[in-house]
Amino acid sequence: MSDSEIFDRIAEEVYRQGYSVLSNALPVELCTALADEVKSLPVERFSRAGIGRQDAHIKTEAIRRDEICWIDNSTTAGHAWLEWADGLKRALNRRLFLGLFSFESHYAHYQPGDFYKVHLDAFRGQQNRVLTVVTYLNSDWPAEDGGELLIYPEEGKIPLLKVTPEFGTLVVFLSEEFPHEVLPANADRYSIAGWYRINSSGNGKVDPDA
Ligand SMILES: O=C(O)CCC(=O)C(=O)O
Ligand SMILES: [Fe+2]
Repeated sequence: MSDSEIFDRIAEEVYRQGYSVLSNALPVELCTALADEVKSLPVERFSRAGIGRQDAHIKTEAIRRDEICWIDNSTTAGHAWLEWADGLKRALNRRLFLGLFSFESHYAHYQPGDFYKVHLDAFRGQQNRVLTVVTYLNSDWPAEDGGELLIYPEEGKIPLLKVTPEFGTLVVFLSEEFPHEVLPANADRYSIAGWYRINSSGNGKVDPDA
């Protein structure tokens, strides 16, 4: 499938059900470049991820254990990824009128034993993160390595979906609507998590991306 066919399919599924999961969605060369980059970054580029501004370190540790590194345009792989994400944004805005404005994303590394307990990526009314995008950079991920992403309905304890963090798989969902979690990984698990935001300037604050 071409990028534009992939973008169309994601738009159609997000419109119909609020989420989309596609294997081999990311072009192989792009996914390979990102996988090479994330594995070659020096460890000091990664930092323990947080869960919102004022949360105590101890509480964060109980909720998530991954380490992250924000992606920017300064590397070839980062630039290519941001271009691809921009193409997806334009397609989604054209078809769904979501008004997506800016995009932020980071690499994440889950070491064996790391997890991310059930959470939402955005809270209603805050109008910040609208759409979550996750992609995986692990070639050959056997079932025994765990680390699956579980996506739950807005209310309810039975997952709608269980996603294996396999190379090239892309997951997109409405950030405010789907609680989700990452089960403990039994091997090094590399991914990218990103969020499209709407322009939240107004209410006296200047949006940094405006
Ligand atoms: O890596 C994943 O499968 C999901 C990560 C996630 O939920 C997040 O970073 O907010
Ligand atoms: Fe999340």
